[in-house]
Amino acid sequence: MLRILMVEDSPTDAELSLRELKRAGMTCEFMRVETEQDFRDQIQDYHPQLILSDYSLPQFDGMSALHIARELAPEIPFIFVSGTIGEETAIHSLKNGAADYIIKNNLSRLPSAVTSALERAEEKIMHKRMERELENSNRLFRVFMQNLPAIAFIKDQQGQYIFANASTVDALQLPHEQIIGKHDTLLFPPQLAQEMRAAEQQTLAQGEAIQHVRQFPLADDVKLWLLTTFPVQDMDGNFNHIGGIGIDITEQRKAEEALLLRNHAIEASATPILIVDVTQPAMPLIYVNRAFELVTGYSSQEAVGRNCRFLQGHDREQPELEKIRTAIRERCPGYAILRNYRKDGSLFWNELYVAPVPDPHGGEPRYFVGVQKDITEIRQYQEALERQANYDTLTGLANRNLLKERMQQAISEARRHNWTFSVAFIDIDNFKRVNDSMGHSAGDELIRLLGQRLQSCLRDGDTVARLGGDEFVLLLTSQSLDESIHTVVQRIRNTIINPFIITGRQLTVTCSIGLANFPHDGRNADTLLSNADSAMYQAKASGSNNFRFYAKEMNAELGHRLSLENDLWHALENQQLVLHYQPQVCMRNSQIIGMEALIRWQHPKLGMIPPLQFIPLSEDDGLIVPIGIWVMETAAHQNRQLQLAGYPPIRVAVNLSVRQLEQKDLVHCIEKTLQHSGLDPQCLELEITESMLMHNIEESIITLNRISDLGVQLSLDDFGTGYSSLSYLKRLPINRLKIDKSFINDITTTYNDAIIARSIIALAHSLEIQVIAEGVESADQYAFLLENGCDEVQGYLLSRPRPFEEMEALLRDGGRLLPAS
Ligand SMILES: Nc1nc2c(ncn2[C@@H]2O[C@@H]3COP(=O)(O)O[C@H]4[C@@H](O)[C@H](n5cnc6c(=O)[nH]c(N)nc65)O[C@@H]4COP(=O)(O)O[C@H]3[C@H]2O)c(=O)[nH]1
Repeated sequence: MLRILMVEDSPTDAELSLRELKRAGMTCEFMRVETEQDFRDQIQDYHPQLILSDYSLPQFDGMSALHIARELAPEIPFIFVSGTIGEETAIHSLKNGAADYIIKNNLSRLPSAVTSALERAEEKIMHKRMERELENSNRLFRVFMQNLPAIAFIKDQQGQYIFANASTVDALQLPHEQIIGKHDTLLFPPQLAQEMRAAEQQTLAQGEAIQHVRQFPLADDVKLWLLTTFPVQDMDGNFNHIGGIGIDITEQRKAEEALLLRNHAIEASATPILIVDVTQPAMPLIYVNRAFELVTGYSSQEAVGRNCRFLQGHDREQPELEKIRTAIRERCPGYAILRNYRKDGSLFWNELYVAPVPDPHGGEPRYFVGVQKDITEIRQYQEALERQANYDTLTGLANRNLLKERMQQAISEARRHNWTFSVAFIDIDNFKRVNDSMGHSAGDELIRLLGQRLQSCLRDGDTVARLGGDEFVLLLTSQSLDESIHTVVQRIRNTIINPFIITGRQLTVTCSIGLANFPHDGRNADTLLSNADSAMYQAKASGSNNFRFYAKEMNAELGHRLSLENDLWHALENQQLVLHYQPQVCMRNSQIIGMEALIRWQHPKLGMIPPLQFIPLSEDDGLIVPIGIWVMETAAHQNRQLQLAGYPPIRVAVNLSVRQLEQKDLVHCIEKTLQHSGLDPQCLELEITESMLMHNIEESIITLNRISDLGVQLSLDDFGTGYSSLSYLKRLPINRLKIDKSFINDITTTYNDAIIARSIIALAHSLEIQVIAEGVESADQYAFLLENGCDEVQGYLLSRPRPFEEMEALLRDGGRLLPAS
């Protein structure tokens, strides 16, 4: 229904107009007003869609109505329906916004005028709406663009900016007007401008958006922008403009690079690093770095997804693990030292630090980072240090430290249970000789093997310690009633005496053992050790391969021994050494045919000291070598002196020490002695003992042959007491065998000794070796030896060793010695 507001004073005219419209098929209604006020009111209240107005009214006029209508409702079509008003007025009214002008006489034109006015009004409204919409969208676009945090711009085909949003202005740090209408060449360095242009041309050519990252050097900074340039199609479908949107990715890129750097750093770190997701029930590893792979041998693929416990293997009962579990439970840092196992099963000590990774959103930490440190080497070093502090490196046995500790424990135990225990101090006899003759590595090997043997002699609770050099100590705490200390000592001696094979050579050694008992011989470790040491010295002094229990007087003896050792160094230069001679008599004619030179030490304070008290000392410290040379030279000179004095030539026998035998220049020394003295080599005899040869039999044989080649005689002393077989006897250039005093002692009372003495004589003779018996004290012994074909004899029965002058006196008296009957 078309609502019409009619400004008309004549109701009839109004009806006529309405009829005309209805006749044209329009459904309409109307409201008629005659005054301005009504007109104004009804425009507001009636909401007319069309205004038909008379030109002149009694209380109002059409032109005013037109003005009011334009003002209040410009969109409502306004048509004048009036009598004739003249052409000029009509044009004037149309100019002022009237849609048409109908003359009342010609109302038939009204419907078409109304239809056309309504259509135009409709068009106008539509147009207005479109304009508003466009304006709105323009406004929206601008607001949107101005508030866009990204830069946004539009350029024309030539690359001139036609739009730049606020972010672009900010980003370029230039006023808006300096951007609009400009090319990039005026805004950026040539290279960058060129790249931008190239990208834009590509965009236009391809007709699609492209993304590119550009670096923009600004006054105080360099920014990185991710640009999207896209072609903008105009209404005709042509790409005449280029749009661009850019976001500043400087910070993002920096963050990415920093993250990447951290990732690489973690990956490249030499320290194993791992990350665990502690919110999952299995707490799996979610990351391990390269160092982890290297240290554990597990690849990332093998490790990730598994709980760390695979690193403990079966070794799960580690108390330190609890520390890590607590740290994870309480979401706090933790530290533990764990035994971990590599993929190949080898152990490594892992010093593990764990710490929760703070949740970026402030929640419960989800991840734990673990930093491992392979401290196996440090651990091994510590263990090695501990071992070094407590164990002897060469033998792996306890050292003095650990021995003391064990002794302390043994003392406490013994006190508590009222027990006793023993300490055995063991020193290898003549160990220096092994070192000197075979070299230090052979000496070391001997010590090592000895250590093993000693260990094998003992029971579980006992300790073998090496104090250094060739000194061992046994702490014997596990003796029981069924085994006396004697048995243990015997076992040790038996074990040691078995030959060793060192560098392919057979070697036999003996040892001296000193024993001290707790609490009798000492109530603390130091005293016990020192007393066992004194006992050992005593055992050594009484000849090798011996053992002694500690006795109080030994300390005094030890002191004595030490001062003797000291004095001995001066004995030679102070001419305190002298030789005594003991005659050796031919049993066939009782004639003195030789004499044994026996050394004596005329100590200024202690008087005459027998050789057994100082020769072993001099052997220990090597002084025996110069002493031995002195003995040989003195004996040779004095013997030559006797011959020069006109006595029939006799032999002089000189004891050779094992150290001398091993002296490289021994043969040369003998030659020199013979040369200096002028003594016939046949008149010099060197006495060696069986045991001296045992260390190095092959070399000894070579040396003895060279001595024998000089014409010097050789005799084998102490025969029968050694451990070696007789088989090598044939190979030795020996002239004389000396039956040891120990056999002679009981030769007449003990059947065995008699048999041995007889066998020795028979054996020697079968090898064409002379036999001399030493230590003959009784006529019965003399008679036995005579009867059994012994060639020569020496002993107190005939003469004690005597000074040179007395020896000369014997010769002067005829040189015959008969056993006193
Ligand atoms: N009970 C008893 N003893 C008798 C009898 N006849 C001789 N003796 C002693 O027996 C020892 C014999 O010397 P040895 O077996 O070579 O034993 C010697 C020898 O091994 C060593 N010795 C002595 N002088 C030297 C020397 O110049 N150089 C070296 N290397 N050793 C020497 O000292 C050892 C002991 O020498 P000495 O005390 O002089 O003791 C000597 C001698 O005095 C006897 O009928 N009854």
